[in-house]
Amino acid sequence: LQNRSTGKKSNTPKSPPRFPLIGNLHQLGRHPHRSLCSLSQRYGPLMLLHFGRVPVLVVSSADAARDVLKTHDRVFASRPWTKITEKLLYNGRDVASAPYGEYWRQMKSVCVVHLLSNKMVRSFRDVREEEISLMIEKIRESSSLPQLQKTGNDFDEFLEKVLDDHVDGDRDGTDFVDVLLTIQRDKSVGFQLDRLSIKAIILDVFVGATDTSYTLMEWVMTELLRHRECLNKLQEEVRTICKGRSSVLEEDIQDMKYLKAVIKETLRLHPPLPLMAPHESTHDVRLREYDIPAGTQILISAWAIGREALTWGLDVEEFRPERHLDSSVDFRGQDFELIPFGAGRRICPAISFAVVLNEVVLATLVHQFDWRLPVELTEDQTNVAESTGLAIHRMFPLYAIASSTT
Ligand code: HEM
Repeated sequence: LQNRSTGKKSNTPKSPPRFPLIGNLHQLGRHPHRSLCSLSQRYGPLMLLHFGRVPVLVVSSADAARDVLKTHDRVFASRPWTKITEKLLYNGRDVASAPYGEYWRQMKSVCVVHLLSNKMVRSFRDVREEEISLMIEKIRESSSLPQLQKTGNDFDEFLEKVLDDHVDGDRDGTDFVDVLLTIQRDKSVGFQLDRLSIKAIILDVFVGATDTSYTLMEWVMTELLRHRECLNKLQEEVRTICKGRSSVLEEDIQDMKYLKAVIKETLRLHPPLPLMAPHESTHDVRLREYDIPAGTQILISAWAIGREALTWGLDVEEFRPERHLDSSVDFRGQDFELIPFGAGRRICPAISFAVVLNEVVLATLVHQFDWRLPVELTEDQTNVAESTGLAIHRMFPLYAIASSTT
């Protein structure tokens, strides 16, 4: 590789040997976050791979992530263009896959200011409470055979119907779609928000909110059922704070220190998006001593960073929520040791929304029910094999028995 402006030989990060045409693709295996973490132990926290002909920079330490997402954030803030962006994500009209630039900035501000600000998160409390009580009813009804299911949909048809229902329907209350339609009608953001952009944002919210939160809850419950002492401690905290009441209130949560630690520890060990979403560099840049050309894809491994022994100690693989009780390290993008939501310009705009939702759901689940594994599966409880894909679920769904305490 030659530096285009100086003509000198470029200094690139270390790379594992690669094949012609496929590059390093054969080294990804079924679980790329694991394979890349092992490779990075050999080739370093900034490692250059090739997926076919595309150069891919893999970032596997908190320090290197800080260099990418803070020092050079602007250069690395774009997204690669893929067939998925084109065919499924309305040609990059959603926030998550839009290339860095004015359109992305406008859409992200709609999310941050109008949909997911602290004020909006608070205002959706009624919707959350209603959904949580529906969930509890469902678990209660099916407590003899609990099962988590996922459904597939023809998204565009579905989103068209959602929009029509919101335009024509006679509904109570305000939700995300109403907020977007109001912005469209009032032109209150200073630019035109068309139907396609609205559908693209709803799609982001829908995918962003369901898959990640469901994954997080599944891993939290898995770890708690594998570590009964943590489940007991959590249940004691929640039941003491909500003493005498049949439900958990959102204001109870701020006193639930152990609950927060349990969620943090799960996000450390099982970030729902272990390699986040790929970034792409828009300019040539010097990153540490390396020359990184424009058009390089960047994979930042929240998974490897959560397992750095230098930060987390020798028991990195252990689920131990207590490690967070006296620590100020948080996941809001300031501490690069824990970045399950990313950091910098592309950070997840829904951290507050996701955290409140998951905290209340978890507190309610352990407040209302006692949990155990079915006898025949008790032996199998250590089977925490992971699925493949961008979001990493359990390969085998979690079956757990809930017994109501009320
Ligand atoms: C536990 C829950 C969640 C986790 C762990 C999570 C994690 C992430 C991560 C790692 C990214 C990519 C950051 C980057 O590329 O640097 C991201 C982006 C994003 N997330 Fe989340 N997320 C969660 C929940 C949500 C929810 C509930 C929503 C919507 C309501 C949402 C909407 C988005 C959007 C729109 C982006 C794209 C931001 C951009 O490209 O500028 N996420 N999220």
